[in-house]
This record gives sequence, structure tokens and C-alpha cells, in this order.
Amino acid sequence: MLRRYILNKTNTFINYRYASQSMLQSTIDDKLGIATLVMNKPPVNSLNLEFLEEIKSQLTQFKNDKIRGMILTSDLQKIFCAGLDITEFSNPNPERLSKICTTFQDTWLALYLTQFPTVAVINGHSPAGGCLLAMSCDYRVMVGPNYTIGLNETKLGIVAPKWFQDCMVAVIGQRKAEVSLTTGKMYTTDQALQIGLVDESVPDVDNAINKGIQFLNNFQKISPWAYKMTKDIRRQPTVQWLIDNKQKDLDFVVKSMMSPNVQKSIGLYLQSLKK
Ligand SMILES: CCCCCCCCCCCC/C=C/CC(=O)SCCNC(=O)CCNC(=O)[C@H](O)C(C)(C)COP(=O)(O)OP(=O)(O)OC[C@H]1O[C@@H](n2cnc3c(N)ncnc32)[C@H](O)[C@@H]1OP(=O)(O)O
Repeated sequence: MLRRYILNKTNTFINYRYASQSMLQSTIDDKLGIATLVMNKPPVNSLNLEFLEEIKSQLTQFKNDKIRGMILTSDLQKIFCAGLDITEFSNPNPERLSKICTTFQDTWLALYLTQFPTVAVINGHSPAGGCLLAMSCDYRVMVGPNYTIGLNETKLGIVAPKWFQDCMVAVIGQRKAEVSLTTGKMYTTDQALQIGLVDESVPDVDNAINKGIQFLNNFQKISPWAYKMTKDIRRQPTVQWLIDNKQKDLDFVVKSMMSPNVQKSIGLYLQSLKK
């Protein structure tokens, strides 16, 4: 639905390529060199192992396609992405849990370090891992006023890994990130704009896509090499810790997820969602 809208609305996607895996749709406008990656995993685009693998593989494909920019958005009503699939946290199989963790680490690295500029068009709620996806893009346009975004992990009784936290610090700064993270605060669109968690707020998705394309057009006269080098220098401190500590990070997540206290919190949180 959203893909069709993008094609009609911009009227620029004359020569486009379209690929659809079940949970992800991608469109490339060959003229503009802009790809659109649309998440479509009802009901809430929760990130399980298979979905993460699809996202990672599509990002690799875009690298080979040598696109000039990418818009990440959702085809679901009211939800950008609900974060990691919480059902995977409940009584997890340690092997699968490790695989999810590693795949999530790799997907994040791929998204955070893309060689092309990226825009998150946040057209719905975006808690936790959904917020991380958005923060990993170069620019965020959020539809308002009724949606929320933030890293709410403490509300689930879990801890956002260091790289989630560092990513937030890079976007909104140390002090605001510390308060946001410890309180697990979810921000409305207007509040998110006020603290700099998103760059623009617009009333509808049509405007959001247009703003995203406008942002990407800024790079028409920027050397891709200069862009990528600059981004790498800026983002290197955030990624280096994860590159150096992947196993330690994995061990921490698996160990804490398996603890009875965390399992109790996850169980209660899941019950509250069902209600
Ligand atoms: C197992 C892997 C872990 C290891 C990975 C390692 C990676 C690094 C380490 C990570 C450590 C911990 C980090 C975690 C980050 C996360 O992302 S945790 C996920 C946090 N997400 C949330 O808290 C979102 C909770 N959901 C909501 O707030 C709301 O559902 C919503 C605002 C998104 C949507 O609201 P609404 O439109 O009213 O829909 P609902 O009726 O609430 O939901 C519909 C349906 O979806 C189910 N659901 C919602 N969210 C999730 C989710 N994240 N995962 C799985 N399922 C979800 C919800 O229960 C409903 O189900 P039913 O229809 O009742 O069956």
C-alpha cells in the first residue's frame, strides 16, 4: 500500500525495481537512486530472527545495488516497529537467543554504517529496538502527534545494551539519554522533536516521505566517499566497542535473559500487553 503511494506521490519513480520478501518490500528508483525499505510484518513489525535476517540481507543487497540513499518505513497502520519480538525473550532457547543477538548486532552494524544516507520515516509507534532502528538512520522524520518513540527497556525489567545506549547518546546527548534510558521514557512526536530524538515532525505520511526525499537530495552534490568517511569518523567510537566486545555483549544478554528475575519481569510485561 505504502509502496504504491510512494510511487504515485513522488511521480519520479519511473524506472523502479521492486522486490518483495514476505515481511519486507523494497523499491529502487533507478533515476534518483533512492531505495525504499518498507517493513510489513503484522501486527507490529516485531523483530524476530527471521525478520532481522531479511533486513540484514536487504541492506547487503542495497550495498551491491550502489543506491544513493534509503528510506526506512512501515506499511502497518500506527506502528513503525515494536522492537525485538518479546515472545522470543520468554523461556528462550539459549542457542536461538544467541543467534538472534548476533544477528541483531550485525544488522545494526550494517544499518549504522551504510555507505549511503538513510532516513527513517517513523509513521507509527517506535519503542525499544524500533527506536534503535530509527536512531541508526542519518535523519528521522516522525508523523505526529499521536505516536511514541523511546528506549523503554527498563520498563520491561531489562537493560538496553551499551550500543543501544551509545546510539542514543550520539543523537540526544549524555544527560537527556541518561534520563531517557533509566526511566524508560517513551516520547510523543512533539516531545521527541523537542529533545532532538527526531529531526522533523509532520502531520501525515505523505509529508514525511517528501521530507525524507528532500533530505536525501542534499547529497546529490556531496561526494559519496566524503560522505562515508565523515560518517565513519563520527560513528566509529560507537561501533568500535561492539566490534571489540561482540562475544562479551552476547554473553551478557544471554546470561541476563536466562535469569529468573528477568524472566519474571518479561512474563508480567507480556501479560500486560495481552490485556
Ligand atoms: C530474544 C532475543 C533477545 C536477544 C536479542 C539480543 C539483542 C541485543 C540485546 C537486547 C537486549 C534487550 C533489548 C531489547 C530491545 C527490545 O526491542 S525489547 C521490545 C520492547 N518492545 C515493547 O515494549 C513494545 C511493546 N508493545 C507495545 O507497546 C504496543 O504493542 C505497541 C505500542 C507497539 C502497539 O500497540 P497496539 O497497536 O495497541 O497493539 P497491541 O494490541 O498492544 O499489540 C498487538 C499484538 O502484538 C503483540 N506485541 C506487541 N509488541 C510486541 C513485541 N515487541 N514483541 C512481540 N509481540 C508484540 C501484542 O502482545 C499483541 O498480541 P496479541 O494480539 O494480544 O496476541
